[in-house]
Amino acid sequence: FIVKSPLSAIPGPQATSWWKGNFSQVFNSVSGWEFHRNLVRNYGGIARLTMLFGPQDEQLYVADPLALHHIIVKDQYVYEETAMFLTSNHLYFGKSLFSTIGDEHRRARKILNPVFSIKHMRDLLQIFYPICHQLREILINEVRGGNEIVDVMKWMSRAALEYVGQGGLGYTFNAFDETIGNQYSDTMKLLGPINARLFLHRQLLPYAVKVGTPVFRRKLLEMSPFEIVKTAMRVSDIVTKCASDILQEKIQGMDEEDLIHKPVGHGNDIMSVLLRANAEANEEDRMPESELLGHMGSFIFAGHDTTTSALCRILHELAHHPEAQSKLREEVIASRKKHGDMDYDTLMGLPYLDAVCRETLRLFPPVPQLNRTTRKDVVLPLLWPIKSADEKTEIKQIPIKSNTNVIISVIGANTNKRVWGDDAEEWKPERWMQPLPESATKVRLPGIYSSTMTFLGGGRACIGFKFAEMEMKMTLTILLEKLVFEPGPDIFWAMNFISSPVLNKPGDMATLQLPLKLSLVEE
Ligand code: HEM
Repeated sequence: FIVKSPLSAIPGPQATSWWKGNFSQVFNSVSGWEFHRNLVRNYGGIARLTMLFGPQDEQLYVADPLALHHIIVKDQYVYEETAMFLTSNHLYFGKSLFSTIGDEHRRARKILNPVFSIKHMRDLLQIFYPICHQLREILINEVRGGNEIVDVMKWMSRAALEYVGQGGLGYTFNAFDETIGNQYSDTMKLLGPINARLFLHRQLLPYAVKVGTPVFRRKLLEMSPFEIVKTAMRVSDIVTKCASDILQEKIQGMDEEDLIHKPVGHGNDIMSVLLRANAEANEEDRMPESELLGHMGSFIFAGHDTTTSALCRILHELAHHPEAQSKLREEVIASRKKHGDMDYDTLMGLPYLDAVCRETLRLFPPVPQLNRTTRKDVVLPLLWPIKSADEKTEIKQIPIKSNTNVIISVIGANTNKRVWGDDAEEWKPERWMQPLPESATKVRLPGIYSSTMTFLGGGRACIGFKFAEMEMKMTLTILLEKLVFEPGPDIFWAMNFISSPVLNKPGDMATLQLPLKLSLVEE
């Protein structure tokens, strides 16, 4: 059932397994970083990989800027999300941005894009500030209570959940209160690890969902001998039920006579704005309740671990670069002395804060790679031509068959020396305080954020990137004003679908932690 693709002319690394090809190297959470870096170092912008079932499943690994432009912008409806991605997200959340393609996806973005506009981000500021002040109080109390080493990830994760809960849904998970459990957030946390454990099984999902009726499939799953499959099913049930309860509460909170004008709660969270926009939308664009539920689940899923990972990375880098941390603190303190809690434009206008965020998100993108499948035959042009595997011909464009998988190398594009210069693999916020090298301005990667691929680009670019940027910048200003971060015990960054810090041994997902040494800023 996998179409053979004629990519053999494209050079690529040797497969390490006859049936898994390069699969275990590409998705290895420990050695993956080096494998990906070497792909770009050794093959430039494009390489051929063999994946499941060996040479039959050839895939393209892409970091070439023109090729990326074609994949995510020009021919984005040819290079769509993989069937596995769409099907598993549909099973978890129902209809959402993560489970639709083509016109259906475009129609949803038409309503959702304005909901994430800068105007609404400004309104979110008032919801966000109390959250990061509460976070700071907790961390200060940890230090005052004698805890020198604090698991920063635990608290960043809780804060990220509150930002996306309160800012996204107008709902609190009470994430800072360790005595209160929350079934929704506890269950959502299981999704990432379950997906990782079911990675191989999920390849078969698109075929499995075509077997029999939904009732029959459900019975089959219930009878599965694998506990992880039953857990996935339970997770899906709970996510749907919890999202439905929250939505019902919101809708009941609205004056049912006047859906358009009456705000829900503050009325500023993304879901309230969406409910109003949906009520105002043309009938053919309007989303049914089931779809609103799908979007709710996917916002939480997409906005929680990603920003947790980004915030942890920034604090980790700052802990290891004390001079950069002091410079940033000086900028923050000067601005907070003048403005107190900054408004949106002041916050976005802090130059060194902006440089630190850009540089960390460039060098350490929380989502290091993404997958796509071609929906018809297509030709992929290259900015940087390559030599064929037999070195006889120069290849400027690659004919690709329908149903070929393509890996978008976010990490490869973001750290390519040909774009960013010889110091591309170093963390240097200063690069953003001066003009970028000519190579970077000339080439311009097609990403929406700082010409990097971190939040992707085109019609499926991250819809929440302004939300995430504001959340990160605000958290950093509030924390750095009062707290100093220094390195703690060694950790390892696991290259999962979303990269995460691991304490004990690489690959041990049970100890996701970022222990840092915290102290108070001397007045
Ligand atoms: C640092 C934080 C974040 C990073 C690095 C990030 C990155 C990304 C990337 C790479 C994609 C493309 C996925 C794909 O094409 O398969 C994406 C999509 C998406 N993101 Fe984010 N994201 C972040 C934060 C957020 C937040 C805070 C939200 C919501 C509040 C969010 C909501 C979404 C949604 C709904 C999509 C699907 C868009 C679509 O398919 O049209 N993200 N994000």
